[in-house]
Amino acid sequence: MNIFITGTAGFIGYHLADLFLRQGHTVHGYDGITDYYDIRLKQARHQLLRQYPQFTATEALLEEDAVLQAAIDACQPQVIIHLAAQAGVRYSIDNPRAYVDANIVGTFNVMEGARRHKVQHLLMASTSSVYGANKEMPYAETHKADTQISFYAATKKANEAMAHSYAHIYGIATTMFRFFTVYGPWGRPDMALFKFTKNILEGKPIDIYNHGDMWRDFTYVSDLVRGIALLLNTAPSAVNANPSISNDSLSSVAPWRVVNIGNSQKVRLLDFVEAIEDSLNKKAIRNYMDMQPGDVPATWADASLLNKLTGYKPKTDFKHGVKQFVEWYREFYDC
Ligand SMILES: Nc1nc2c(ncn2[C@@H]2O[C@H](COP(=O)(O)OP(=O)(O)O[C@H]3O[C@H](CO)[C@@H](O)[C@H](O)[C@@H]3O)[C@@H](O)[C@H]2O)c(=O)[nH]1
Repeated sequence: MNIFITGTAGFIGYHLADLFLRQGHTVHGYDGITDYYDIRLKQARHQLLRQYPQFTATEALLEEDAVLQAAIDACQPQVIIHLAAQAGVRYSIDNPRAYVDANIVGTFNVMEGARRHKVQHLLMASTSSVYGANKEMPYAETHKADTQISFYAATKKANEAMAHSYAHIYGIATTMFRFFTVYGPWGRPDMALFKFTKNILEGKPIDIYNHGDMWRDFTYVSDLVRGIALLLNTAPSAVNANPSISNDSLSSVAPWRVVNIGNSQKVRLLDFVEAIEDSLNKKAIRNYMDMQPGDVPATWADASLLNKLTGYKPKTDFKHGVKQFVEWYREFYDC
């Protein structure tokens, strides 16, 4: 299958492209290699993917519509998976425009490419952050998600709505994923695991928000991409083909659904920090801080819809996943 993936130099896109290439698919990657974090990491990921003969890439921004459309035309994809985005909850507080450019304009451009090519399935990343101020846990796709508390989350919720309208008007089968704090080898430097590992190794303090009273459904990246690969073959149709799934988020008027991909396990931030310390065999200097604006105190996925649709359940224990990350980090940075 010809698969067009945006964000292949990014953390999740790299792992997903690698999985599809190993499965024998042809992948065209599209990535703007933005300097939101160290571009050497992004270049290194793309370099690894380039070792596969069935991988080609275009390095340009989503906002460069003519370049994007030409890349999609050349690929002739049956499927488009849109993962490129301006990510990060905290950065959106001071840089909201970056989110409008990449996540709103950029996503619109990708949707236009999907429309022109009448792709069989369009799959796009949203985030567990759209659950915002929701209190009811675990978060289920059928819960209302109307109270985003960061602009980042608001742009992702907007993407879900944009995609729903395109699915309805143009009949594009669309799956939106809500990811839950994805971590693992090749992870993002703006995320807690990366920052904590780096600082502990360098003997610098780590900032622990809300005095550590934070909970996250940490999802191991290999589990996540496995879930995506299975959903690839589970395109929603306008008619509910499987009404026995009681908690399906399938739209009543469009071939569109949203699916949580999470580990379904709530982990306390302090236990996560301890797992990093154990893997490094070194204690952290802890700087306890107040709650940060835009941050949610907890996330926890009800991932039963993913399981009903694909038979799959993410299962990697965070202690094992953290160890894998630490091993990768020490090798990559030679420390
Ligand atoms: N980044 C960061 N996080 C910290 C720090 N100190 C504590 N944390 C806490 O560590 C936890 C994990 O933070 P992140 O790894 O940054 O992940 P996140 O806030 O859950 O957001 C990630 O997951 C979302 C999906 O659930 C993504 O949408 C988002 O882009 C990001 O990848 C959160 O409770 C966060 O408040 C710090 O110095 N930096």
